[in-house]
Amino acid sequence: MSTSIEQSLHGISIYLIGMMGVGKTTIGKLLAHQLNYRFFDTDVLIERVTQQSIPEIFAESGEDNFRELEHQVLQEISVETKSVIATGGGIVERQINWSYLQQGLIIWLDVEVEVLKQRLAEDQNRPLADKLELLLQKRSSLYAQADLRLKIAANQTPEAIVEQILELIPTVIKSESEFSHS
Ligand SMILES: Nc1ncnc2c1ncn2[C@@H]1O[C@H](COP(=O)(O)OP(=O)(O)O)[C@@H](O)[C@H]1O
Ligand SMILES: O=C(O)C1=C[C@@H](OP(=O)(O)O)[C@@H](O)[C@H](O)C1
Ligand SMILES: [Mg+2]
Repeated sequence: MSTSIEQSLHGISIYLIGMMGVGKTTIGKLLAHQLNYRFFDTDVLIERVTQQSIPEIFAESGEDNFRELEHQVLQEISVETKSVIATGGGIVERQINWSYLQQGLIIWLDVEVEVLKQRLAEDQNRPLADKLELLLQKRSSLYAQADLRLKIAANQTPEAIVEQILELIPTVIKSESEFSHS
């Protein structure tokens, strides 16, 4: 179905960034399937490496340690091509991480904070979920460095969002020289 988009991507990976709860993990899986790409989630990779859940890592060794693990996992995954990578919402905070993100096409999924609050009201797995507004203030200018910003309506389904991404990808394909090579 997405053969021409696949071709125009030249195997370049796609990084989904944005606040917790916007749907990076949900949409990333569907998008990867449509593109015949592999799917990775930095949080899942961190949990696999540490054999701990994200809340356990935050509680036992703190956010700084989590950010270091996140950085290492991103560095390792950045060598992969033909992959969709759902990142954690805070990955943008470390400047060094941008040199890895920029090896792919970076898509910012953006949803109203009120929608995020509703989605995450009962969530026990996101240690920073009670600081959404503060985090958004701190991060919006960072998310804005993405190649593509997708404003998602409150009632837009994951499938519809994927369709929209597939339509927009050809408009933002970078030329070979624009990708950073580390
Ligand atoms: N478009 C959507 N509409 C409704 N609920 C969604 C949508 N996208 C994600 N969700 C739900 O919101 C929650 C957070 O989604 P998730 O994919 O884990 O986000 P992220 O990885 O960005 O934190 C999950 O319960 C998921 O089912
Ligand atoms: O925004 C953040 O700082 C975080 C987002 C989470 O991932 P999601 O964005 O997938 O929820 C996870 O990495 C951790 O709880 C911290
Ligand atoms: Mg996620």
